[in-house]
Amino acid sequence: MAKRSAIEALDDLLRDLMEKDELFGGKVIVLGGDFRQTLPVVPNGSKHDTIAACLTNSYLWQKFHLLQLDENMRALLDPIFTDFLLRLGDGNENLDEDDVTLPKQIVIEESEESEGLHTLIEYVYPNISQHYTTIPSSMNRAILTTKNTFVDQINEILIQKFQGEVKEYVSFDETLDPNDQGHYEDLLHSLTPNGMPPHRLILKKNAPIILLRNMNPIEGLCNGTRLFCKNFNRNVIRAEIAFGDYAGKEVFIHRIPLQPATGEGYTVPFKRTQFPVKLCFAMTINKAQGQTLDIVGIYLKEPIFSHGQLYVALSRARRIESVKVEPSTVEPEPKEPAHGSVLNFIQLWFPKKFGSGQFQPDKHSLNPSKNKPHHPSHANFTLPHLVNYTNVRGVVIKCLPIQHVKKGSETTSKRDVIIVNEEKKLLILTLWNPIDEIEGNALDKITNTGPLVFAMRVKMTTFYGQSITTSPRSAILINPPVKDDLKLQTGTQLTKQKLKYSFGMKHTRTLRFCCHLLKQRHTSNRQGNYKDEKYINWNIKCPLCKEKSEVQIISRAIIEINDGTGTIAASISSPEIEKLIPLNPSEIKDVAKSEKNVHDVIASSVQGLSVVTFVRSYLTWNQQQQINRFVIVKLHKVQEHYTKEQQILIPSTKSENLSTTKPASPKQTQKRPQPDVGKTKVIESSSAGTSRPTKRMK
Ligand SMILES: Nc1ncnc2c1ncn2[C@@H]1O[C@H](COP(=O)(O)OP(=O)(O)OP(=O)(O)O)[C@@H](O)[C@H]1O
Repeated sequence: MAKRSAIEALDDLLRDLMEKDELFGGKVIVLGGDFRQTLPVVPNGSKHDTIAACLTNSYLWQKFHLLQLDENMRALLDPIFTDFLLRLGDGNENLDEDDVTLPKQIVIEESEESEGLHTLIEYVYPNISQHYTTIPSSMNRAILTTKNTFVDQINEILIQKFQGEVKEYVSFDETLDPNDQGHYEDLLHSLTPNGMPPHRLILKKNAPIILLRNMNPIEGLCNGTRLFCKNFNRNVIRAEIAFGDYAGKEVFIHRIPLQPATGEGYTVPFKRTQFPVKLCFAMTINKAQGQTLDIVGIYLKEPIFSHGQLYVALSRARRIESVKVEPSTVEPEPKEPAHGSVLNFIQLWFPKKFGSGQFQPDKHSLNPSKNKPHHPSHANFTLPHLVNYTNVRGVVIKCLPIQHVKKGSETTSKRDVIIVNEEKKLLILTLWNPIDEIEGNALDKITNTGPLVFAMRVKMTTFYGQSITTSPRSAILINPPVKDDLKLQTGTQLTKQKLKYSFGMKHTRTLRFCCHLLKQRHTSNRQGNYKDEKYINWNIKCPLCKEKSEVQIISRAIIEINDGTGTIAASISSPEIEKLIPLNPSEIKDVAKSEKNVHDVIASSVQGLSVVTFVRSYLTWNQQQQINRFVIVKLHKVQEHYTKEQQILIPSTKSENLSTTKPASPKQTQKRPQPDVGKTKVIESSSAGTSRPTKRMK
């Protein structure tokens, strides 16, 4: 599905070209789409990023005239299959929690993993080693799977089985910076970024290939066109378009320079000169979107991982007899703890035309009166299982010993590693078992060399400032051979002297100072329920070297969020809180010192605001009882829905005007529950890990 930004860019372009400030410059544009299918791909994006990239969230969406196509032409001859697909796409098919129960007839019976794949291959390409050398047009079939890795594995098996002489084309890979060529050439050969052909392209006559770039759309050569190889020359491949309007047409394909898409995460920029094709006995489900197949094999070595994948895969077929699924044998990852009903839904409101409701509009949602949103906000949703995964690079400066900790009734182990990231900030990276032992021990042994770590898919938390923790999905790369990281490493030769300046500390004696500072921050937080800011000691002292430092402060508050189905209290810290309240932590501190009451200002600025929040729940212990708490990790203010007299009064000159701030209007006070800002006086001390400039030691 196209990203909203692409359609918005088209709108801008047409307005400019037509010199008319009308929608699409006054041109009629017809868009087709199915929200049951996979959504736009946002590399490394969260669920929220994906939803935000959808056209339904564009300012253009309200201006479209919507028509609904309700007949499945592809599967017209199999109405039972059509109904099944609709139920599946709408999320109504035999849902056992998040699992879908598939009809028995399409599932390959339980077997060993390799046998299952073999059965699937036999179903889609029966007797491949004997057939298909002369009758390629009968091959409108494919194995669909979730990831490119599995696609490559299956293609490799099938090309070996396929009859004929092997033709190998080797690519020419070059770094964009010619000076790096010698260092990285071998590494580049081993990479096959998404949407790129492999370094070694192995083909056989009549083997099916797919085009990876738009070469000549007018002649039918588009990204996704499937072809059969006919003849191989040194610099050109003769091929025949396999399906569609141009089926049977002979074309010539030559080598072109290709670069990985931006956002692919390759830190050594390079280009590959190769034929823009790859084998397509198997392809990813996302690539298959838009294709119609006579025989479909679906290989789910791992469960599908994004909205619409199963629906897209199954709906490539014309009838149920033409599909077989090799189901996943991998146990799904443990789910996040339940968050309660208040967070347990995603709500997207399709403004005006659709009303609110489930993710994809159905027939009923066309009647707006039936589907009034719970909320007055135009896009008010919360994401239940959102975890803030991120990748972090840094240089290790200290590995602390392994600690054994109790998690509920079980004991596990963890190890804190202190790293310096690219912004020269100290971060605690907590490695949980088994990473603490395997990668942790490896790091511990080489700490004095300042090793680089690339912590992938780790969770960022805002407790105690900024810290990072591994999850079962995480991976830790030690000294990865990539260019930027080497730069980072040499740039951060962490002598004690340099470190001292990196963190704005004048008299750091040992690295231990930093560690203790971090511990101090923890301590401050634990003692953090200050009743009165006046008594906060704004200086902290290193227990080792006795140096004093003025702390950097972070605001932290508990606010109540009501999404129409319930209310939760969640904590929020800097910098997110500063999107809500008109005072930064220093200003709060100044006001607190001057004995003015800041709470009215804070209360009037947060109450009744419509926000989109990302709330993470965590389990903690309180008086020997395990309790569930919530923390706001990301917050966006959305359009406020107040009448003029209800609007928030924010003093123009912040601290001076505080006492003149009007209290909330009586109407507001009556109707909206007062948020729990009475507990907002936690002002936490910290010296690292936040975005504000660190105050230097006196
Ligand atoms: N009016 C029609 N009459 C007969 N067959 C049709 C008609 N419209 C489409 N088809 C057939 O249905 C199949 C799917 O069509 P098409 O690829 O245009 O749909 P689509 O909406 O793009 O599907 P998807 O998004 O699921 O890939 C094709 O095989 C096409 O030939």
